[in-house]
Amino acid sequence: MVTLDGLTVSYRRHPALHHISGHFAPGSLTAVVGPNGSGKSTLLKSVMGLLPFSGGRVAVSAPRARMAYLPQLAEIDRGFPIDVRDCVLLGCWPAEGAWGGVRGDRLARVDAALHAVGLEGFERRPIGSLSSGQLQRMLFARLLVQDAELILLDEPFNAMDSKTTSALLAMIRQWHQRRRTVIAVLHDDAQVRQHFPRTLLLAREVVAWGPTAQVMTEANLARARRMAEAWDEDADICQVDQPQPQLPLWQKVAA
Ligand SMILES: Nc1ncnc2c1ncn2[C@@H]1O[C@H](COP(=O)(O)OP(=O)(O)OP(=O)(O)O)[C@@H](O)[C@H]1O
Repeated sequence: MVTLDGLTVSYRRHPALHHISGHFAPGSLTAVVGPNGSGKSTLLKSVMGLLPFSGGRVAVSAPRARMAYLPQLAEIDRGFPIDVRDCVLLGCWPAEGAWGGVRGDRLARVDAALHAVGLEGFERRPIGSLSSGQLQRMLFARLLVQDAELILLDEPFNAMDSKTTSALLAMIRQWHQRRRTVIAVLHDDAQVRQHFPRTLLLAREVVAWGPTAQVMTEANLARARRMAEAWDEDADICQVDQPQPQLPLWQKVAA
């Protein structure tokens, strides 16, 4: 579904991700973990094609319209004047286009999704009036409507209470059962061990990537911490080892 081949991404030529290679298989459910600043959000943004690479490439076998990305809540503009129903309706756009009109079947899908996340009665509420947990539920409803093949989630349970977390975890399980590919950035080791069969442990480079039990060992976690602590933000600017050919920012492989 997603193949990373020597992916290197830098901010002002300091690498946030360094020579990342590996594969997220179709239908896999993977947690991306690592210390603060280890490149997890940068990885998701790179897969979505939101950042230029300084080396390597990302190949995605899903069409752009079948990819969904949930950024961290802090990156969402809650002041945007839109109500809950219209915001969830936006989930229809990637696949069906903006000019398809608001048909009854689309509204029925939106209402079903709001029901699934426990937000009936919130349809006409401005998104700025929602609590963080309600906003996250609404964003999951939008993902439900979008019905993407590849779903990227950046800290989806951050600041959520246990009831909301359980509800959202159940939705992720359903996506996994339906063979969607899910990649989620997480900080809760216990949650990762319990719910995510595969894990990518990052410290700007790959520390370990594979079945969760083999990746989340004390030795690997300690190594990731050491690598993060040893990182020098003022180190010399990175030269990507091999000169890279000019590669497209976004490269798709036929589905
Ligand atoms: N827009 C930016 N400009 C400059 N540096 C950035 C930018 N975004 C991220 N970085 C740096 O890149 C590194 C990786 O950041 P990233 O947000 O990907 O890490 P993360 O693992 O998601 O962190 P966290 O767990 O704290 O959310 C950090 O050192 C960060 O300061």
